[in-house]
Amino acid sequence: MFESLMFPRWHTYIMAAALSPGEQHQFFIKWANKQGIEMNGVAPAKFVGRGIGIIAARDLEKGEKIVFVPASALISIDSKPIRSRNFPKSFSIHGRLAAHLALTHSDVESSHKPWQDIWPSEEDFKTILPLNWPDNLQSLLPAAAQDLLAAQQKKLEKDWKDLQPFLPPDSKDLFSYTWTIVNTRCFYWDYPDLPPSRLPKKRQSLTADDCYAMCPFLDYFNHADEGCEPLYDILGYTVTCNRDYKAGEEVYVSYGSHNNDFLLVEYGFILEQNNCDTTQVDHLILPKLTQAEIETLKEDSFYGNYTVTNHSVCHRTQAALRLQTLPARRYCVFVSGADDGSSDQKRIDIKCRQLLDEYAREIIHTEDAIDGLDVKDGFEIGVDKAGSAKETMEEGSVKAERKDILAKRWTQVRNIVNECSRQLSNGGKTD
Ligand SMILES: C[S@@+](CC[C@H](N)C(=O)[O-])C[C@H]1O[C@@H](n2cnc3c(N)ncnc32)[C@H](O)[C@@H]1O
Repeated sequence: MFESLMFPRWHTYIMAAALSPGEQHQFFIKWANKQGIEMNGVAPAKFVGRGIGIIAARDLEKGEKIVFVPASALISIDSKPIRSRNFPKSFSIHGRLAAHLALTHSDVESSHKPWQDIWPSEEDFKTILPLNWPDNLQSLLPAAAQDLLAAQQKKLEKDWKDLQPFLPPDSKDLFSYTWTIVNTRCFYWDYPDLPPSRLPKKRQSLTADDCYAMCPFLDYFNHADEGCEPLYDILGYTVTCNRDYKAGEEVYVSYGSHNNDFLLVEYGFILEQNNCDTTQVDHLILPKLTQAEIETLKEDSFYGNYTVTNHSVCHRTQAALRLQTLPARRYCVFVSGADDGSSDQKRIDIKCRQLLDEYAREIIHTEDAIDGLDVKDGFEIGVDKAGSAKETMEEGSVKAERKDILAKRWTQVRNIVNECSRQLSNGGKTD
Protein backbone atom coordinates (compact mmCIF):
# COMPACT_ATOMS: atom_id res chain seq x y z
CA MET A 1 0.00 0.00 0.00
CA PHE A 2 1.31 3.46 -0.85
CA GLU A 3 1.87 5.89 1.94
CA SER A 4 -0.57 8.77 1.95
CA LEU A 5 1.22 12.05 1.42
CA MET A 6 0.15 15.43 2.74
CA PHE A 7 3.30 17.51 2.67
CA PRO A 8 5.06 15.71 5.58
CA ARG A 9 8.28 16.84 7.27
CA TRP A 10 10.69 15.99 4.44
CA HIS A 11 8.62 18.16 2.15
CA THR A 12 9.95 21.41 3.62
CA TYR A 13 13.48 20.14 3.23
CA ILE A 14 13.11 19.01 -0.39
CA MET A 15 11.20 22.13 -1.36
CA ALA A 16 14.31 24.14 -0.57
CA ALA A 17 15.80 22.52 -3.71
CA ALA A 18 12.80 23.09 -6.01
CA LEU A 19 10.30 25.91 -5.70
CA SER A 20 7.26 25.38 -3.50
CA PRO A 21 4.21 24.93 -5.75
CA GLY A 22 1.82 27.11 -3.70
CA GLU A 23 -1.33 26.83 -1.64
CA GLN A 24 -3.75 25.65 -4.33
CA HIS A 25 -1.53 22.60 -4.84
CA GLN A 26 -1.92 21.70 -1.16
CA PHE A 27 -5.71 21.86 -1.56
CA PHE A 28 -5.39 19.71 -4.65
CA ILE A 29 -3.31 17.05 -2.84
CA LYS A 30 -5.94 16.89 -0.07
CA TRP A 31 -8.64 16.49 -2.74
CA ALA A 32 -6.56 13.86 -4.59
CA ASN A 33 -6.15 11.82 -1.40
CA LYS A 34 -9.94 11.86 -0.99
CA GLN A 35 -10.28 10.48 -4.55
CA GLY A 36 -8.12 7.50 -3.51
CA ILE A 37 -5.01 8.73 -5.35
CA GLU A 38 -1.88 7.32 -3.70
CA MET A 39 1.56 8.96 -3.79
CA ASN A 40 4.68 7.31 -2.57
CA GLY A 41 7.80 9.45 -2.04
CA VAL A 42 6.92 12.07 -4.67
CA ALA A 43 5.37 15.55 -4.54
CA PRO A 44 4.58 18.44 -6.89
CA ALA A 45 7.14 21.22 -7.20
CA LYS A 46 7.69 24.23 -9.42
CA PHE A 47 10.51 24.05 -11.98
CA VAL A 48 11.84 27.03 -13.91
CA GLY A 49 10.62 26.82 -17.52
CA ARG A 50 8.53 23.69 -16.98
CA GLY A 51 5.70 24.87 -14.70
CA ILE A 52 4.80 22.28 -12.08
CA GLY A 53 6.39 18.84 -12.19
CA ILE A 54 7.01 15.92 -9.85
CA ILE A 55 9.98 15.75 -7.52
CA ALA A 56 11.49 12.74 -5.71
CA ALA A 57 10.87 13.55 -2.04
CA ARG A 58 13.32 10.83 -0.93
CA ASP A 59 15.66 8.43 -2.71
CA LEU A 60 13.54 6.20 -4.97
CA GLU A 61 14.45 2.79 -6.33
CA LYS A 62 13.92 1.46 -9.83
CA GLY A 63 10.68 -0.55 -9.90
CA GLU A 64 9.10 1.28 -6.94
CA LYS A 65 5.46 2.22 -7.43
CA ILE A 66 5.23 5.95 -6.88
CA VAL A 67 1.69 6.87 -7.94
CA PHE A 68 -1.63 5.08 -8.19
CA VAL A 69 -4.74 6.79 -9.61
CA PRO A 70 -7.93 4.72 -9.33
CA ALA A 71 -10.14 4.46 -12.43
CA SER A 72 -12.92 6.19 -10.44
CA ALA A 73 -10.85 9.40 -10.26
CA LEU A 74 -10.45 9.78 -14.05
CA ILE A 75 -12.61 12.08 -16.15
CA SER A 76 -13.60 10.12 -19.24
CA ILE A 77 -16.68 10.25 -21.42
CA ASP A 78 -17.97 7.39 -19.26
CA SER A 79 -17.91 9.55 -16.14
CA LYS A 80 -21.48 10.11 -14.98
CA PRO A 81 -21.50 13.95 -15.25
CA ILE A 82 -20.39 13.74 -18.91
CA ARG A 83 -22.73 10.88 -19.85
CA SER A 84 -25.65 12.83 -18.43
CA ARG A 85 -24.92 15.71 -20.85
CA ASN A 86 -25.98 13.42 -23.73
CA PHE A 87 -23.51 14.84 -26.23
CA PRO A 88 -23.96 12.92 -29.50
CA LYS A 89 -21.69 9.88 -29.62
CA SER A 90 -20.51 10.87 -33.10
CA PHE A 91 -18.66 13.86 -31.59
CA SER A 92 -15.00 13.36 -30.74
CA ILE A 93 -14.11 12.41 -27.17
CA HIS A 94 -11.65 15.29 -27.12
CA GLY A 95 -14.46 17.72 -27.98
CA ARG A 96 -16.89 16.23 -25.46
CA LEU A 97 -14.33 16.40 -22.64
CA ALA A 98 -13.46 20.00 -23.58
CA ALA A 99 -17.14 21.00 -23.67
CA HIS A 100 -17.74 19.46 -20.23
CA LEU A 101 -14.75 21.34 -18.81
CA ALA A 102 -15.97 24.58 -20.41
CA LEU A 103 -19.47 24.10 -18.95
CA THR A 104 -18.12 23.48 -15.45
CA HIS A 105 -15.39 26.12 -15.66
CA SER A 106 -17.07 28.81 -13.56
CA ASP A 107 -18.89 26.38 -11.27
CA VAL A 108 -17.29 26.80 -7.83
CA GLU A 109 -19.13 23.65 -6.69
CA SER A 110 -17.81 21.46 -9.53
CA SER A 111 -16.47 18.12 -8.31
CA HIS A 112 -13.06 18.74 -9.90
CA LYS A 113 -12.64 22.42 -8.89
CA PRO A 114 -9.45 21.89 -6.77
CA TRP A 115 -7.94 20.08 -9.76
CA GLN A 116 -8.99 22.80 -12.24
CA ASP A 117 -7.34 25.39 -9.97
CA ILE A 118 -3.88 23.92 -10.56
CA TRP A 119 -4.07 23.88 -14.37
CA PRO A 120 -2.10 26.42 -16.45
CA SER A 121 -4.02 29.61 -17.28
CA GLU A 122 -5.25 30.80 -20.67
CA GLU A 123 -2.45 33.36 -20.49
CA ASP A 124 0.18 30.60 -20.09
CA PHE A 125 -1.15 28.84 -23.18
CA LYS A 126 -1.14 32.08 -25.18
CA THR A 127 2.62 32.26 -24.84
CA ILE A 128 3.63 28.64 -25.23
CA LEU A 129 1.19 27.07 -27.71
CA PRO A 130 1.80 27.87 -31.40
CA LEU A 131 -1.98 27.46 -31.86
CA ASN A 132 -2.34 30.85 -30.14
CA TRP A 133 0.50 32.59 -31.95
CA PRO A 134 -0.11 35.21 -34.62
CA ASP A 135 0.12 34.03 -38.25
CA ASN A 136 3.52 35.67 -38.89
CA LEU A 137 5.09 33.56 -36.13
CA GLN A 138 3.29 30.35 -37.07
CA SER A 139 4.72 30.71 -40.57
CA LEU A 140 8.24 30.65 -39.09
CA LEU A 141 7.77 27.14 -37.65
CA PRO A 142 9.49 24.24 -39.46
CA ALA A 143 7.28 22.89 -42.27
CA ALA A 144 6.46 19.65 -40.40
CA ALA A 145 5.36 21.65 -37.35
CA GLN A 146 3.16 23.82 -39.58
CA ASP A 147 1.49 20.66 -40.93
CA LEU A 148 0.86 19.40 -37.38
CA LEU A 149 -0.52 22.80 -36.43
CA ALA A 150 -2.87 22.86 -39.44
CA ALA A 151 -4.20 19.40 -38.45
CA GLN A 152 -4.65 20.58 -34.85
CA GLN A 153 -6.52 23.72 -35.96
CA LYS A 154 -8.79 21.59 -38.16
CA LYS A 155 -9.61 19.26 -35.27
CA LEU A 156 -10.34 22.16 -32.94
CA GLU A 157 -12.58 23.88 -35.51
CA LYS A 158 -14.53 20.65 -36.14
CA ASP A 159 -15.02 20.07 -32.39
CA TRP A 160 -16.09 23.69 -31.91
CA LYS A 161 -18.60 23.45 -34.78
CA ASP A 162 -20.08 20.27 -33.25
CA LEU A 163 -20.17 21.40 -29.63
CA GLN A 164 -21.02 25.11 -30.07
CA PRO A 165 -24.82 24.49 -29.81
CA PHE A 166 -24.29 22.98 -26.33
CA LEU A 167 -22.27 25.93 -25.02
CA PRO A 168 -23.20 29.49 -24.03
CA PRO A 169 -22.80 32.21 -26.66
CA ASP A 170 -19.33 33.75 -26.98
CA SER A 171 -17.57 30.75 -25.45
CA LYS A 172 -15.19 30.00 -28.31
CA ASP A 173 -12.16 31.20 -26.34
CA LEU A 174 -13.13 29.25 -23.25
CA PHE A 175 -13.73 26.14 -25.36
CA SER A 176 -10.35 26.57 -27.12
CA TYR A 177 -8.72 26.85 -23.70
CA THR A 178 -10.37 23.71 -22.25
CA TRP A 179 -9.66 21.91 -25.55
CA THR A 180 -5.94 22.65 -25.10
CA ILE A 181 -6.17 21.61 -21.44
CA VAL A 182 -7.49 18.23 -22.65
CA ASN A 183 -4.83 18.08 -25.37
CA THR A 184 -1.93 18.69 -23.00
CA ARG A 185 -3.17 16.68 -19.97
CA CYS A 186 -4.83 13.51 -21.29
CA PHE A 187 -3.67 9.93 -21.02
CA TYR A 188 -4.41 6.88 -23.11
CA TRP A 189 -7.39 5.01 -21.73
CA ASP A 190 -9.43 2.34 -23.49
CA TYR A 191 -11.98 1.78 -20.72
CA PRO A 192 -10.72 -1.49 -19.17
CA ASP A 193 -12.97 -0.74 -16.18
CA LEU A 194 -16.22 -1.13 -18.13
CA PRO A 195 -18.28 -4.24 -17.32
CA PRO A 196 -17.69 -7.10 -19.82
CA SER A 197 -21.22 -6.57 -21.18
CA ARG A 198 -20.34 -3.01 -22.37
CA LEU A 199 -16.64 -3.30 -23.13
CA PRO A 200 -16.63 -5.11 -26.52
CA LYS A 201 -19.21 -2.73 -27.99
CA LYS A 202 -17.37 0.30 -26.63
CA ARG A 203 -14.01 -0.91 -27.98
CA GLN A 204 -15.51 -1.51 -31.42
CA SER A 205 -16.59 2.12 -31.64
CA LEU A 206 -13.24 3.57 -30.51
CA THR A 207 -10.48 5.04 -32.64
CA ALA A 208 -7.03 5.88 -31.25
CA ASP A 209 -8.15 9.53 -31.00
CA ASP A 210 -11.01 8.47 -28.74
CA CYS A 211 -8.89 6.78 -26.09
CA TYR A 212 -8.47 9.74 -23.81
CA ALA A 213 -9.05 10.31 -20.14
CA MET A 214 -8.06 13.17 -17.87
CA CYS A 215 -6.00 11.76 -15.03
CA PRO A 216 -5.55 13.82 -11.84
CA PHE A 217 -2.07 13.97 -10.31
CA LEU A 218 -0.59 11.96 -13.21
CA ASP A 219 -0.93 15.18 -15.22
CA TYR A 220 1.62 16.82 -12.92
CA PHE A 221 4.43 14.82 -14.55
CA ASN A 222 6.56 16.60 -17.13
CA HIS A 223 7.92 14.74 -20.15
CA ALA A 224 11.37 13.38 -20.93
CA ASP A 225 12.34 11.13 -23.84
CA GLU A 226 13.31 8.53 -21.23
CA GLY A 227 11.01 8.57 -18.23
CA CYS A 228 8.67 6.43 -16.19
CA GLU A 229 5.95 4.75 -18.22
CA PRO A 230 2.45 5.03 -16.74
CA LEU A 231 0.57 1.73 -17.08
CA TYR A 232 -3.15 1.14 -16.70
CA ASP A 233 -5.40 -1.80 -15.98
CA ILE A 234 -8.95 -2.32 -14.78
CA LEU A 235 -8.12 -0.68 -11.43
CA GLY A 236 -6.54 2.52 -12.77
CA TYR A 237 -3.15 4.05 -13.56
CA THR A 238 0.16 3.16 -11.89
CA VAL A 239 3.52 4.89 -12.31
CA THR A 240 6.63 2.85 -11.52
CA CYS A 241 10.20 4.25 -11.35
CA ASN A 242 12.16 3.55 -14.55
CA ARG A 243 15.45 3.99 -12.66
CA ASP A 244 16.81 5.01 -9.26
CA TYR A 245 16.20 8.68 -8.36
CA LYS A 246 17.98 10.79 -5.74
CA ALA A 247 15.85 12.93 -3.41
CA GLY A 248 15.30 16.32 -5.06
CA GLU A 249 15.53 15.04 -8.67
CA GLU A 250 12.64 15.69 -11.02
CA VAL A 251 10.81 12.49 -11.96
CA TYR A 252 9.50 12.49 -15.53
CA VAL A 253 7.16 10.26 -17.48
CA SER A 254 7.48 9.74 -21.22
CA TYR A 255 4.51 11.05 -23.23
CA GLY A 256 5.76 8.87 -26.13
CA SER A 257 8.58 8.90 -28.70
CA HIS A 258 8.01 12.42 -29.98
CA ASN A 259 10.28 14.75 -31.90
CA ASN A 260 10.52 18.41 -30.91
CA ASP A 261 8.18 19.68 -33.66
CA PHE A 262 5.44 17.50 -32.18
CA LEU A 263 6.23 18.53 -28.60
CA LEU A 264 6.20 22.21 -29.57
CA VAL A 265 2.85 22.10 -31.37
CA GLU A 266 1.02 19.73 -29.04
CA TYR A 267 2.54 20.73 -25.68
CA GLY A 268 4.29 24.08 -26.15
CA PHE A 269 7.87 23.09 -25.31
CA ILE A 270 10.97 21.49 -26.82
CA LEU A 271 13.54 19.26 -25.12
CA GLU A 272 17.18 20.33 -25.22
CA GLN A 273 18.25 16.70 -25.34
CA ASN A 274 15.81 14.52 -27.28
CA ASN A 275 16.93 11.14 -28.59
CA CYS A 276 13.72 11.00 -30.62
CA ASP A 277 14.37 14.27 -32.42
CA THR A 278 14.12 14.37 -36.21
CA THR A 279 13.31 16.87 -38.91
CA GLN A 280 11.26 16.36 -42.04
CA VAL A 281 12.01 17.16 -45.69
CA ASP A 282 8.60 16.52 -47.29
CA HIS A 283 8.31 20.20 -48.23
CA LEU A 284 11.49 19.89 -50.31
CA ILE A 285 10.66 16.58 -51.99
CA LEU A 286 6.90 16.57 -52.60
CA PRO A 287 6.65 19.74 -54.77
CA LYS A 288 9.27 18.31 -57.17
CA LEU A 289 7.48 15.01 -57.85
CA THR A 290 5.64 14.42 -61.13
CA GLN A 291 2.05 13.15 -60.97
CA ALA A 292 3.25 9.71 -62.09
CA GLU A 293 5.90 9.64 -59.32
CA ILE A 294 3.30 10.67 -56.75
CA GLU A 295 1.04 7.81 -57.81
CA THR A 296 3.91 5.29 -57.74
CA LEU A 297 4.98 6.36 -54.25
CA LYS A 298 1.40 6.24 -52.99
CA GLU A 299 0.92 2.79 -54.45
CA ASP A 300 4.12 1.59 -52.79
CA SER A 301 3.20 3.32 -49.48
CA PHE A 302 6.29 5.54 -49.71
CA TYR A 303 4.52 8.87 -50.14
CA GLY A 304 5.53 11.49 -47.54
CA ASN A 305 6.92 11.31 -44.03
CA TYR A 306 10.51 11.84 -45.19
CA THR A 307 12.63 12.02 -42.07
CA VAL A 308 16.20 13.06 -41.31
CA THR A 309 18.01 12.36 -38.03
CA ASN A 310 21.46 13.57 -37.01
CA HIS A 311 22.95 10.37 -38.39
CA SER A 312 20.71 9.23 -41.25
CA VAL A 313 18.24 9.92 -44.02
CA CYS A 314 15.33 7.51 -43.70
CA HIS A 315 14.53 4.61 -46.04
CA ARG A 316 11.37 6.39 -47.30
CA THR A 317 13.38 9.47 -48.37
CA GLN A 318 15.82 7.24 -50.17
CA ALA A 319 12.99 5.49 -51.97
CA ALA A 320 11.64 8.85 -53.23
CA LEU A 321 15.11 10.02 -54.31
CA ARG A 322 15.75 6.70 -56.06
CA LEU A 323 12.50 7.02 -57.96
CA GLN A 324 13.51 10.51 -59.13
CA THR A 325 17.10 9.58 -59.97
CA LEU A 326 17.41 5.95 -61.10
CA PRO A 327 15.93 3.81 -63.87
CA ALA A 328 12.52 2.41 -62.80
CA ARG A 329 13.93 -1.11 -62.49
CA ARG A 330 16.54 -0.04 -59.91
CA TYR A 331 13.85 1.74 -57.88
CA CYS A 332 11.60 -1.35 -58.00
CA VAL A 333 14.19 -3.79 -56.71
CA PHE A 334 14.99 -1.39 -53.86
CA VAL A 335 11.42 -0.87 -52.65
CA SER A 336 10.53 -4.56 -53.07
CA GLY A 337 13.50 -5.47 -50.88
CA ALA A 338 14.97 -7.70 -53.63
CA ASP A 339 18.16 -5.59 -53.57
CA ASP A 340 19.61 -3.43 -50.76
CA GLY A 341 20.44 -0.73 -53.31
CA SER A 342 24.11 -0.53 -52.31
CA SER A 343 25.32 -0.38 -55.92
CA ASP A 344 23.44 2.93 -56.34
CA GLN A 345 24.24 4.23 -52.86
CA LYS A 346 26.96 6.72 -53.86
CA ARG A 347 24.65 8.38 -56.38
CA ILE A 348 21.85 8.55 -53.82
CA ASP A 349 24.14 9.92 -51.11
CA ILE A 350 25.00 12.80 -53.46
CA LYS A 351 21.26 13.44 -53.93
CA CYS A 352 20.76 13.34 -50.15
CA ARG A 353 23.54 15.87 -49.64
CA GLN A 354 22.06 18.19 -52.28
CA LEU A 355 18.71 17.94 -50.48
CA LEU A 356 20.32 18.75 -47.14
CA ASP A 357 22.22 21.70 -48.71
CA GLU A 358 18.92 23.06 -49.99
CA TYR A 359 17.44 22.66 -46.49
CA ALA A 360 20.51 24.37 -44.93
CA ARG A 361 19.92 27.43 -47.16
CA GLU A 362 16.27 27.57 -46.08
CA ILE A 363 17.32 27.31 -42.42
CA ILE A 364 19.74 30.26 -42.70
CA HIS A 365 17.02 32.32 -44.36
CA THR A 366 14.48 31.47 -41.61
CA GLU A 367 16.99 32.10 -38.82
CA ASP A 368 17.63 35.57 -40.29
CA ALA A 369 13.89 36.27 -40.29
CA ILE A 370 13.59 35.16 -36.64
CA ASP A 371 16.62 37.21 -35.70
CA GLY A 372 14.94 40.28 -37.17
CA LEU A 373 11.76 39.88 -35.10
CA ASP A 374 11.12 42.87 -32.91
CA VAL A 375 10.53 41.76 -29.30
CA LYS A 376 7.64 43.36 -27.43
CA ASP A 377 6.06 41.97 -24.30
CA GLY A 378 2.68 43.69 -24.39
CA PHE A 379 0.04 42.81 -26.94
CA GLU A 380 -3.52 43.76 -27.76
CA ILE A 381 -6.41 41.41 -28.25
CA GLY A 382 -7.94 41.33 -31.69
CA VAL A 383 -9.97 38.86 -33.71
CA ASP A 384 -8.48 36.27 -36.04
CA LYS A 385 -9.86 35.03 -39.38
CA ALA A 386 -12.01 32.39 -37.65
CA GLY A 387 -13.69 34.99 -35.44
CA SER A 388 -11.89 34.04 -32.24
CA ALA A 389 -10.17 36.55 -29.99
CA LYS A 390 -6.51 36.45 -30.73
CA GLU A 391 -3.75 38.90 -30.11
CA THR A 392 -2.80 41.22 -32.91
CA MET A 393 0.69 42.55 -33.17
CA GLU A 394 2.49 44.90 -35.39
CA GLU A 395 4.07 42.91 -38.17
CA GLY A 396 7.31 41.46 -36.77
CA SER A 397 6.72 42.20 -33.08
CA VAL A 398 6.80 39.20 -30.80
CA LYS A 399 6.98 38.04 -27.18
CA ALA A 400 10.56 37.21 -26.16
CA GLU A 401 9.75 33.61 -25.12
CA ARG A 402 8.25 32.78 -28.50
CA LYS A 403 11.20 34.23 -30.40
CA ASP A 404 13.50 32.30 -28.13
CA ILE A 405 11.78 28.93 -28.66
CA LEU A 406 11.63 29.45 -32.44
CA ALA A 407 15.33 30.31 -32.55
CA LYS A 408 16.20 27.29 -30.39
CA ARG A 409 14.13 24.95 -32.56
CA TRP A 410 15.83 26.12 -35.75
CA THR A 411 19.28 25.73 -34.14
CA GLN A 412 18.31 22.14 -33.39
CA VAL A 413 17.12 21.59 -36.97
CA ARG A 414 20.33 23.13 -38.32
CA ASN A 415 22.42 20.84 -36.11
CA ILE A 416 20.50 17.75 -37.28
CA VAL A 417 20.92 18.70 -40.94
CA ASN A 418 24.62 19.64 -40.65
CA GLU A 419 25.49 16.53 -38.67
CA CYS A 420 23.63 14.26 -41.06
CA SER A 421 25.35 15.92 -44.02
CA ARG A 422 28.73 15.49 -42.33
CA GLN A 423 28.07 11.80 -41.75
CA LEU A 424 27.15 11.37 -45.43
CA SER A 425 30.30 13.18 -46.58
CA ASN A 426 32.36 10.88 -44.35
CA GLY A 427 30.82 7.91 -46.10
CA GLY A 428 28.31 7.35 -43.28
CA LYS A 429 25.31 5.30 -44.22
CA THR A 430 21.69 6.19 -44.81
CA ASP A 431 19.12 3.97 -43.07
C1 LIG B 1 0.78 17.13 -18.40
S1 LIG B 1 1.26 18.77 -18.18
C2 LIG B 1 2.56 18.64 -17.00
C3 LIG B 1 2.37 19.60 -15.85
C4 LIG B 1 2.63 21.04 -16.20
N1 LIG B 1 4.06 21.33 -16.19
C5 LIG B 1 1.91 22.00 -15.25
O1 LIG B 1 2.51 23.01 -14.86
O2 LIG B 1 0.75 21.79 -14.93
C6 LIG B 1 2.04 19.06 -19.72
C7 LIG B 1 2.62 20.45 -19.89
O3 LIG B 1 3.78 20.59 -19.07
C8 LIG B 1 4.81 21.30 -19.74
N2 LIG B 1 5.95 20.38 -19.91
C9 LIG B 1 5.93 19.03 -19.84
N3 LIG B 1 7.17 18.52 -19.95
C10 LIG B 1 8.00 19.57 -20.12
C11 LIG B 1 9.41 19.70 -20.30
N4 LIG B 1 10.22 18.65 -20.32
N5 LIG B 1 9.93 20.95 -20.44
C12 LIG B 1 9.12 22.05 -20.41
N6 LIG B 1 7.78 21.99 -20.24
C13 LIG B 1 7.22 20.77 -20.09
C14 LIG B 1 4.22 21.74 -21.08
O4 LIG B 1 3.70 23.04 -20.91
C15 LIG B 1 3.09 20.75 -21.29
O5 LIG B 1 2.05 21.26 -22.10
